[in-house]
Amino acid sequence: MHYISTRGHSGRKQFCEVLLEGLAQDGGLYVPESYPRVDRATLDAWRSLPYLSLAWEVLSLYVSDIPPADLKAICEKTYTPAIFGKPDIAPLRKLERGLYLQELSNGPTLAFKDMAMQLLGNLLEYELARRHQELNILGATSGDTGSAAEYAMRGKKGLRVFMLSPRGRMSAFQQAQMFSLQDNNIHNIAIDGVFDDCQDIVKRVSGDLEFKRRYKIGAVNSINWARLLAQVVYYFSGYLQASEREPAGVSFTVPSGNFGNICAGHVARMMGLPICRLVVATNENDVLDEFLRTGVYRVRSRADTLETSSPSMDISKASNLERFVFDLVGRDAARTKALFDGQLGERGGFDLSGDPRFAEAAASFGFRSGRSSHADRLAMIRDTWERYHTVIDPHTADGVTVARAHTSPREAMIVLETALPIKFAATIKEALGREPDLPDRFKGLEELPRRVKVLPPDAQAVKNYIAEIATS
Ligand SMILES: Cc1ncc(COP(=O)(O)O)c(C=O)c1O
Ligand SMILES: N[C@@H](CCOP(=O)(O)O)C(=O)O
Repeated sequence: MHYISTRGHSGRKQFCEVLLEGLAQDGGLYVPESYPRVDRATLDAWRSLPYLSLAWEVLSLYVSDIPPADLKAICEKTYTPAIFGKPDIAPLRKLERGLYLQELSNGPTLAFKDMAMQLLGNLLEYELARRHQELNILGATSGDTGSAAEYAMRGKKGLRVFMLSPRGRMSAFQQAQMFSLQDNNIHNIAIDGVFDDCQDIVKRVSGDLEFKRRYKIGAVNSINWARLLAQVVYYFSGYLQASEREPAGVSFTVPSGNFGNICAGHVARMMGLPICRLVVATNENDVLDEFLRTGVYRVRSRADTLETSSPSMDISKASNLERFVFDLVGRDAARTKALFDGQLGERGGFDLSGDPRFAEAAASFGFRSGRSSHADRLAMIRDTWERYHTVIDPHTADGVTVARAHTSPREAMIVLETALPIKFAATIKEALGREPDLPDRFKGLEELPRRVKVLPPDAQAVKNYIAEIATS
């Protein structure tokens, strides 16, 4: 399998090159040259597989430059009950007939990011050792990617992490989780701005090819294809579990910000996984909902990016939309470049409403969307507790709110659970009048000493800091 850039100018790459490179050299995102198809018989054969074997099967379709036995060993090391807290790794929890949560947040940092980041840590360690190389990972987080990456990479040989986060905009627990890490290879940088500023800096630094080469800059955000690929696996797992119980059809609702999680669902569907609908759930920062309803992609400014009670989704410029739009416009790299490099930069967005392909998008790609507000979120946390004795986090609550508007008696709807409620205790208290129980291993976390550097929203300041640490 080879990979190409959505903007058409980065050649044909192998999986491990893409893993280390992150953002493509032309500023685009890597995608497979074509999506491998999985037929019905293969799907049926995968039904009885444990998660790690399912992961190996899916990854093997995309990774041709790691020997199969090594890839299997990496999957075995990653997807263990000890790391993911449950024997079946990503189980479904039934709320009521036709409505399920897929548990993805039982890993080390209590968010779905662990599902991919634990694999990425092991893949990177393997590949860097094979090449006798080092990598400086530069990432952006609105709260969960950062801690998942840092917990997956801490202490790993050949890896350093520089993680940018929007200063003061993450929950108290998320800040404590990241900033209390004292490992020498972990560097937290709080940026005076919003998540989109952090992500722009990552792209700008990675776009300086001389700096990238000199300081060996890599990525672990979902701009890195390997992240998305690892996330594709749990759509297969969720589908296989649900279709056994409800054979008529399976849809997914996905709380969305950077469009990474739902984009993995899109990839699974393009591979032939018979997903009926992929429902995007946003919070008040509803750029994606607006785009999917109208075809108009209108990025919000820093001042118009709202601070909400589902803060990990406070994103206005969704990286992975580029991968979907590339498919939507018939894999036309020149057009994708004109939209994301040209119009997005010049006019702050683009309009596909007049494109016949957009009109067919819902039918062709299965996308639907909706938005949720603070009031909806609180009401849904309360409702889910009262009906099912289950406490859900605010992002998952956005998912359930939107899912309820899209359920159909003929289909099972799976809502992806993207974090555990303890990460957002203040909102849970507002909804239920009490904070969720704190697992023993996190007691005292918020009182630990912290290590974080504050910088302005300026790519040069970040480059200077990386250079200073990397050469010290
Ligand atoms: C808890 C939580 N829910 C939802 C999302 C949105 O996912 P994505 O950015 O992949 O769309 C994020 C951030 O990625 C998150 O941390
Ligand atoms: N919500 C994310 C933002 C980054 O998304 P990613 O999927 O590109 O890593 C976060 O929690 O950091």
